[in-house]
This record gives sequence, C-alpha cells and structure tokens, in this order.
Amino acid sequence: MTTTDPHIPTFPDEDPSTYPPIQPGGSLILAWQVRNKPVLLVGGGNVAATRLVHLLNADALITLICPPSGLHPETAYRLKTHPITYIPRTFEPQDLSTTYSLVLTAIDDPIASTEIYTLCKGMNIPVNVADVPPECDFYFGSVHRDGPLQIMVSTGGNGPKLAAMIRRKVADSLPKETAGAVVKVGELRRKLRVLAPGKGDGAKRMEWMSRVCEVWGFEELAGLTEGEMEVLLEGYEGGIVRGVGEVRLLVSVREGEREDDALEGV
Ligand SMILES: C[C@@]1(CC(=O)O)c2cc3[nH]c(cc4nc(cc5[nH]c(cc(n2)[C@H]1CCC(=O)O)[C@@](C)(CC(=O)O)[C@@H]5CCC(=O)O)C(CC(=O)O)=C4CCC(=O)O)c(CCC(=O)O)c3CC(=O)O
Ligand SMILES: NC(=O)C1=CN([C@@H]2O[C@H](COP(=O)(O)OP(=O)(O)OC[C@H]3O[C@@H](n4cnc5c(N)ncnc54)[C@H](O)[C@@H]3O)[C@@H](O)[C@H]2O)C=CC1
Repeated sequence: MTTTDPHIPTFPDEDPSTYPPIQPGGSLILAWQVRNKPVLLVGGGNVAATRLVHLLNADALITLICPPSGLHPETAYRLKTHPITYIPRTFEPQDLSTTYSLVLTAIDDPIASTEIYTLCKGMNIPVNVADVPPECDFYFGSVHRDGPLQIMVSTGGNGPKLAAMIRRKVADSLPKETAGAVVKVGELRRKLRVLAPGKGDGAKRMEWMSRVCEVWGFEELAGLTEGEMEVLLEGYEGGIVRGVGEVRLLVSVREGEREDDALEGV
C-alpha cells in the first residue's frame, strides 16, 4: 500500500530494497521491565511454577492466589524462599485491581480463566491465560538465561515444544564466553559514560562502542581487565579503538614501569 499524503516527504535517491521487509502476523518481542511492579499470578501448579521463575528472575512484586492443596512442590518452595504475597484460596473478583501491571493465570478451570480474562480487559490490565491463546495479550516464550543475557524463542503459538528445542540449539551454539562478554561490555559502557557523560557525545560513544565490540572477540571481551579497560578508554577521545594485542602490550609495559618506580622508591 502506498499513499500520496503531501505531508510525507519523498526521497528521490532512496532504495527501499535496503529496508527490512515487513512480515505481518508476528509478536512484538520486548524485554518488559517488571522490577518492583505488582504482578498477579493465579494458580500454583506446574505451569505457575515456571511462571514464578520468570517473574522472580525479573524482580517483580508477586502476589500468588491458589488453594494450599493445589501447590506444586516447586511453587511451595518459592513461597518459602522469596517474598511473595500468598493468598491461600481460589480467585475472587475483588482480588483484581488496577495496581497490577500484569496478570497471569495458570489454572485448570476454563470458566474461572475466562472470568479473570474479562475482568482484566475491563481494567485494561495485560493478561496471559496459560492455555487459551485468544485470551493472551502476550505469550511466553522459551528463554535461555545466562547472567544478563536472555534469549527468547517464540513460535507465535505454533509449536511451544519446538520453541524449547530451538532455544536449546541456539544456546548450544553460543561461545561459552558470551555472557561474560556481555558483563564486561556493560562495565566498559558504564565507564565510558563517566568519561564522556554528555548527551551530545551519544553518536561518538555509540560508534566507538560498536567498533570495540567488532574488533574484540567474545573471549577477549569476557577477559577484559580493569587495566585493559583503562588503556582502551584512553583511545576514546581520539576515536581510536586499540586491538587486543596492542592493549595488552601497553598494559604490561605500564605494569613494568610501575614495578620499576616501586623499586626506585625503595
Ligand atoms: C501460546 C502459548 C501461550 C503461553 O503459555 O504464553 C502456549 C500455549 C499452549 N501450550 C501448550 C502446550 C505445551 N506447552 C509447552 C511448553 C511451553 N509453552 C510455552 C509457551 C506457550 N504455550 C505460548 C506460545 C509460545 C510459542 O509458541 O512460542 C513455553 C515456550 C514458555 C512457557 O510457557 O514458559 C513453554 C516451553 C518452555 C521451555 O521448556 O523452555 C509444552 C511442552 C512442555 O510442557 O514441555 C506443551 C506440550 C507440547 C506442545 O504442544 O508443543 C498448549 C496445549 C496444546 C494442546 O492442548 O494440544 C497451549 C494452548 C494452545 O496451543 O492452544
Ligand atoms: N505454557 C502453556 O501454555 C501450558 C499450558 N498448560 C495449561 O495450563 C493450565 C495449568 O496447567 P498446570 O499448571 O499443569 O495444572 P495444575 O493442575 O498443576 O495446576 C492448576 C492450578 O490451578 C489452581 N486453581 C484452579 N482453579 C483455581 C482458581 N479458581 N483460583 C486459583 N487457583 C486455581 C489449582 O489449585 C492448581 O494449583 C492447564 O489448563 C494446562 O492445560 C499446560 C502446559 C503448558
């Protein structure tokens, strides 16, 4: 579909074939920040136990509603080990309020599921009803977690078991230093922001960080020491990204000089 709206400029030299193709019918995949936000989980069985893992990993403020007789051993364990608000009975409509930023149900009662879904819609609260895709504002996916690295596989409801198998394949194909590299790049980016805090430095910061990621391998990034970061960052002002060999050489020369200075001081 194209439009002739006169407010939209035309770029004579553009090449639309370089833009990503649009494939409608997918999900909007996001990394939702629920840290310290109230989330309601209804049900305490098998599926609820897996939902709890995701919610706890995301530091949500969780309320769980489920009769004690329905608790899966893993759910009961989480209730003992984490500050989850537990309501030991079946769901009642007054349990819902707009303070919840998210509601998840994992119950084996389709009538109660639909009731909760309808109440959530009335309150504009995003909801996931575990086994009823049409009653889900969002689906869960199969998640690989390693430190700050998270990879989610979604098949858009087509094959949840396949999603789990694909997730394992993806995880197995990653170099073992991947999460370590993510941690160190995070440290380096925070140091860079201290060195060049200005908003106007954004483009230069981004270009420099991108080049560091490209020039250094995962293994080298994962092993970045404080001294190596210091030497790397010294290149930032002049837009220089030193390679791993040069940085390590400079670090060892400096360490040698420090030792010499220390000896002279004796
Ligand atoms: C739509 C969605 C809604 C939602 O739950 O958010 C949904 C719906 C349904 N799942 C069903 C069945 C199974 N679900 C699993 C497992 C997982 N299901 C997950 C997500 C999703 N499941 C969402 C779509 C995600 C996507 O497609 O990308 C995972 C990825 C994440 C998670 O739940 O945390 C997690 C794997 C986590 C992991 O191991 O890594 C297994 C396998 C197992 O249990 O081992 C089976 C049996 C085998 C099979 O059917 O494949 C049925 C019943 C079908 C029926 O009656 O036949 C429905 C309802 C329906 O399809 O109508
Ligand atoms: N990822 C997915 O979407 C999957 C969905 N399912 C479906 O999810 C649902 C839950 O599955 P499981 O956890 O294995 O079942 P389960 O039988 O282990 O757990 C059901 C839980 O719901 C509780 N419950 C029932 N009615 C309730 C109410 N009104 N208020 C509060 N708690 C209530 C029960 O006490 C129990 O804790 C089932 O309908 C199942 O078919 C199952 C596998 C995967």
